[in-house]
Amino acid sequence: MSEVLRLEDLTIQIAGLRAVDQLGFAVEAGQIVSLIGPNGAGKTTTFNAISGYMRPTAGRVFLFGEDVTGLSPDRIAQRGLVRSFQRTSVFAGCTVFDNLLTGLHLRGRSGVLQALLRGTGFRREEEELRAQAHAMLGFLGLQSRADELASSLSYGEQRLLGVGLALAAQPRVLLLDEPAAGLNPSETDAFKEMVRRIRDSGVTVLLVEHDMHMVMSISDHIVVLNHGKRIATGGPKAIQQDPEVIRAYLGSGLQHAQA
Ligand SMILES: Nc1ncnc2c1ncn2[C@@H]1O[C@H](COP(=O)(O)OP(=O)(O)OP(=O)(O)O)[C@@H](O)[C@H]1O
Repeated sequence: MSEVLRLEDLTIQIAGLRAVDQLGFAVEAGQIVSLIGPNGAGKTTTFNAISGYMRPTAGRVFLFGEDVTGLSPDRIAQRGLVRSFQRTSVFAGCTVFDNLLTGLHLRGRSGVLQALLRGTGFRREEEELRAQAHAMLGFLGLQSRADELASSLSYGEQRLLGVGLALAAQPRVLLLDEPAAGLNPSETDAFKEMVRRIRDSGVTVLLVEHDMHMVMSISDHIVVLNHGKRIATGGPKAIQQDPEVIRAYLGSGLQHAQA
């Protein structure tokens, strides 16, 4: 197995607090890896540092073996790592199809000049992107909503679309920050299936999530944080039996996670 991401001694100090404290872990290609821990454990801050939204105080982030510490989100996305945010980030006034098409255009090769000149290259690319947007609608299960405004989608559908926009950048590694927050049980199931399909399509997924049922059922590997430090790492079974994890985080939620 090859390694796609590695954190070494990552430390992030915010206003005198060590939000992330000498954190290290590696992510293997083709896996779903979850980062879990109590509120304030440092999960989102870790995501911010990996994706370039926050510069670490110390430590390093390696993506496909290359040191990407401190690079901008754009440059990190160019190297294949893209994140979705806790809040939905779709273009509310556009249709679902146009949202995806716009996302794909941002990745497309044709520049403004070519678009204005409407050259053959542009038309060919436009057709290709429209076909890709249709394929993506199918992947997301949103075909029947293609012509609806994004603002008229249910909350769960908007989150699916948000992930679609992140996928439009054709990442090799996708970071999902609390994708199941606010979803009802059937939306959560649909989301889980989609995350598995994303993994099976060859994209490595790093997930921050509080829904332990979801985490335990889809993760290949789990990293547990508490007070910015890694307190455990392993497969779902080992994590659910780890005394320190139970004490710090799972506690009474464990029975629910195993249900
Ligand atoms: N911009 C900020 N200013 C001040 N403190 C911050 C800031 N961002 C994060 N923190 C602090 O850093 C610590 C880690 O926060 P972080 O959001 O990374 O935790 P989390 O594990 O993602 O929590 P949650 O599960 O609640 O989303 C917390 O103590 C938080 O209060």
